[in-house]
Amino acid sequence: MTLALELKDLRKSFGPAKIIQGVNLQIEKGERHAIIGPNGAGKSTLFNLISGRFFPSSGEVKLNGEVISGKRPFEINRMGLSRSFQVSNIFTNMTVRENVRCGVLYSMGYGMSFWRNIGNLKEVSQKTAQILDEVGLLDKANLPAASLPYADQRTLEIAITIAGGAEVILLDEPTAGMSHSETDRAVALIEKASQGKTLLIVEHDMGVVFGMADRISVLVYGEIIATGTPEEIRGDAKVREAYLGEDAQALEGVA
Ligand SMILES: Nc1ncnc2c1ncn2[C@@H]1O[C@H](COP(=O)(O)OP(=O)(O)OP(=O)(O)O)[C@@H](O)[C@H]1O
Repeated sequence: MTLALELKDLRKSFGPAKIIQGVNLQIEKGERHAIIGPNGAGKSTLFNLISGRFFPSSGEVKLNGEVISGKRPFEINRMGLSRSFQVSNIFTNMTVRENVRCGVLYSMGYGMSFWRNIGNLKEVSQKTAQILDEVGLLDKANLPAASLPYADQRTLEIAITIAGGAEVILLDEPTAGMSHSETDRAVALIEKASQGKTLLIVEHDMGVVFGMADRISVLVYGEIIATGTPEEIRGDAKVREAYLGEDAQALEGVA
């Protein structure tokens, strides 16, 4: 088994508040893994620990076998992990094309030095156009990103995350605030774009989670109470208990 990500006894406290309390998780290369859990369970904090935004209080995170905990977000990104945010992280004053182009340039090692190696720009333009086409934003490429409707801005955020070329992708609530049809489009995009890559996704929409994930982990009060296939998770008594109420119905409702 080749592991893309490994979390070992990961812990994070803010003052006296223990938010992540000893998380162990192994995610295989190419796996689509979803993290679910009630509000405030620590899902975003876990993402922040993996992507380097927060340093763990103890424990470690490994990316492709190498310890990344303690490294800065840009270093972790260079090592092949890219994440999207709950709140869109796009450059609103640039066009849609320029936004994706930034991700492509970054993935090709140009950083923000757009003026260097002009000879390779054709490759950059082609790759940018290919991604825009894949995500269905080619016809909006020249519009300012700020002018896009909300769902398209979220799609652009996903496109930029993918454009970075990382093999391990973390998506934080990619369909939040979307209608049914927008969610369906976003899921199709994520499935297409994450082919052959490792995907870790935090998502509240149980239809999305149970339809897309190979395995699911359930985080409650900073602890993983269950990890398994969608079938195993649906039948797990502890999970059903943690999801009493509305979300339990959602668990039942998913095919
Ligand atoms: N920087 C911080 N300082 C102090 N407390 C924090 C900080 N970040 C998060 N927390 C607390 O950690 C807990 C978990 O928050 P987190 O956002 O990780 O949960 P979540 O599972 O992502 O929730 P949601 O599903 O609502 O997005 C919350 O009680 C939150 O107030």
